Amino acid sequence: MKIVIAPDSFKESLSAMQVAEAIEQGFRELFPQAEYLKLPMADGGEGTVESMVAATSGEIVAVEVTGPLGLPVQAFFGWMGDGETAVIEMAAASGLHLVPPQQRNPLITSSFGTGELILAALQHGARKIIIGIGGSATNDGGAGMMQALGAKLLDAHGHELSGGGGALAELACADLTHLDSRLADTDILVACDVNNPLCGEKGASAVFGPQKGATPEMVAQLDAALRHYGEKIEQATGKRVLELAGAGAAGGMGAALSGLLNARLQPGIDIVTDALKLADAVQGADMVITGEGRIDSQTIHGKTPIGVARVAKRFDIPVIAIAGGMSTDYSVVHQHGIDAVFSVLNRIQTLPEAMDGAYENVKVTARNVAAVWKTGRG
Ligand SMILES: O=C(O)[C@H](O)CO
Repeated sequence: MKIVIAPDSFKESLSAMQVAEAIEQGFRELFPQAEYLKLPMADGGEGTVESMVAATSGEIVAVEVTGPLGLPVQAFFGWMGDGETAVIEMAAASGLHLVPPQQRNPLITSSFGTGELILAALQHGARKIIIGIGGSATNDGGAGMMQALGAKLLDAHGHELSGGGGALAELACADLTHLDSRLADTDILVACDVNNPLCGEKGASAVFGPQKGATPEMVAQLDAALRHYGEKIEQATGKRVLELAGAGAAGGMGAALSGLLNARLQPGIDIVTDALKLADAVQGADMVITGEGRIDSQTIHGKTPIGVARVAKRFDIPVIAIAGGMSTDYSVVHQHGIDAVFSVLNRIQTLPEAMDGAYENVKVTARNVAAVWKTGRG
């Protein structure tokens, strides 16, 4: 029997590899002789660099950059085994985890540090950059990143915009003449963790602004500012970003990468499943187990479990998802290839208790999935 285990991380508690190990341990209690193939996955957000570097025997390069609040943070990029591709996770420089909950304010947080990571990758000799966007603390449309790369974003008085999503409302002119010239010869592929548009009720501010600290009033302000910014990008470049799927990923960073840097946006999970050759790995498997910290109606928008299920279903393989938690609207995932979902929470627990016990909870849940599977096989 062959089991492929391809989960995402459980954010803030277990890495994707730890989740995969816990699942394997639980399954092994019932099926000690089975073949287990562990493929830690990611969807363009946190964990993407780790997965891609591991898949190609590359290395991690440490870089100090400017964090979302303007303070220095220790970040990194991945240098892939092909010797010409850098993998960047914007969350390493501009991630939500870098801002304490009481200081989260997307009106002022900036993606400048992500631009500094791109500069560091260019300096390292990158000819191709894969940038995973998601898990961000920012809603600045990637304006900070553009400023780090040399763009001049000016208000009506010719003054450089200050950082943050609020300032985008003042943008009068985007001058790209001083952009780092190496960008013109660099292929940029963007792994989006979601395919949301820039603005509107499914846009960056409305859907992801609240988790970054936006109040309902701030969401409205940020949404209007991003719309203005998107219009300016369209006027300046002739590229359409307002209706583009994925432009709203990472607080609108997708819009800047596509509209201003000519990058190609792709669902992050597709880039990772391609790089890790998931389709080859699942062939001949009896079951694929995936998972994520939370499974809900958002999961179908490009998250890891759905990307994994899509590949497995090409070969008609059963797909089980193990989730840190699930919401009442989760069942839509069944229409996208996930046959059954199991929550690891087996009793009422506080959040810290659930996080502390996550490894054991995943293992116990996997053991029970294996037991049901064994009963079904007779
Ligand atoms: O960073 C964010 O805004 C979310 O992860 C969606 O991309």
